[in-house]
Amino acid sequence: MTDLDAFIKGLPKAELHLHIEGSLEPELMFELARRNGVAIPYASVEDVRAAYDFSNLQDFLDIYYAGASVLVTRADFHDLAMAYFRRAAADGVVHAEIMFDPQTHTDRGIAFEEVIEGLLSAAEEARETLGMSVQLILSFLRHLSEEEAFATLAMAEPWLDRITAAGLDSSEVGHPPVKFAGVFAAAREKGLKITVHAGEEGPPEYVYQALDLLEVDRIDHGNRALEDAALTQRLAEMGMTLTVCPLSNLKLCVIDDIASHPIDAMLKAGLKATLNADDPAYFGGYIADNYRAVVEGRGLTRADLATLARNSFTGSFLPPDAVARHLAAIDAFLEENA
Ligand SMILES: Nc1ncnc2[nH]cnc12
Ligand SMILES: [Zn+2]
Repeated sequence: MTDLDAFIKGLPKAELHLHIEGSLEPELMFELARRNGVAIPYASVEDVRAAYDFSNLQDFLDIYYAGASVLVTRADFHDLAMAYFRRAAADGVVHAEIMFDPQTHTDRGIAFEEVIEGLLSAAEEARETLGMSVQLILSFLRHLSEEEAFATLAMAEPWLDRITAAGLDSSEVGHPPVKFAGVFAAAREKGLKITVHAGEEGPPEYVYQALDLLEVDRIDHGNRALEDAALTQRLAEMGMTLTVCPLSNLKLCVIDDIASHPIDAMLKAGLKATLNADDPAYFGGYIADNYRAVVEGRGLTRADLATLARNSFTGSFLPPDAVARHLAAIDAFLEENA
């Protein structure tokens, strides 16, 4: 391992933008397909990887939803999540806030209970065996209706004390935050935090809507906010956390190459950016790969990486005492590695 790798992996960090369905590695996809007798349109693991050549978000989403069809039982969701937790722990993740898309499963006849119980039991195992804390973000699919999002929130009702936040993902353009103003107001009433994808492919206007109409606690991606100086300044002044995903941006052609990623522009503008993997099985890297990519592509320093790791805790939904504990662990790590 290089010095830089050891530094990145040793730096305590939280992952705030991770779709658990997007952590389904091809090997596990094949194993679950066999276990459940589900047909998949690939002959081999290499065949699957070759299909992961996307030119935009929708290209990816079509393959991502098809891949999720191998997830059937609560054991499948447990195994999927444990594989991610182990991999994330190896990258120095000590706290993970993972998104899941219930509608991807309930719309093909899988009970909500199977999904959530599998994820909750894995979260418990991660706590016990890896010392990692985990929170769940229930994400609504924005290409579906607000009525369907309300039905999903109703399904989740018995588990709301074990769900931290509500999220919004899937096809962004044409499905602005305003479409979901009612369901996010209801989610907030029920005590959930709110984090939505905005400004990944969608315009700055969608980020304004996320702030003004959904009153979000966090923005997922937010890249296109940089096109609007007043918006950038507002996000910086309010200390809004952005969950930025460099390798995702590259694979989905939000940027042309990693050397043109705006992560340093974000930090320079005073934005509270964090680094995350988004859908690591599809985008060719976990969180440490994203940290390394911005060092290699944009020349970020170790001090910048420490800032990004600090932001991951101050931008998390953890209580203040836990945040303070993690920040102290970063300080101790930096002291040991000065
Ligand atoms: N990057 C992304 N953007 C929107 N929806 C998603 N679902 C999974 N990954 C996503
Ligand atoms: Zn995402």
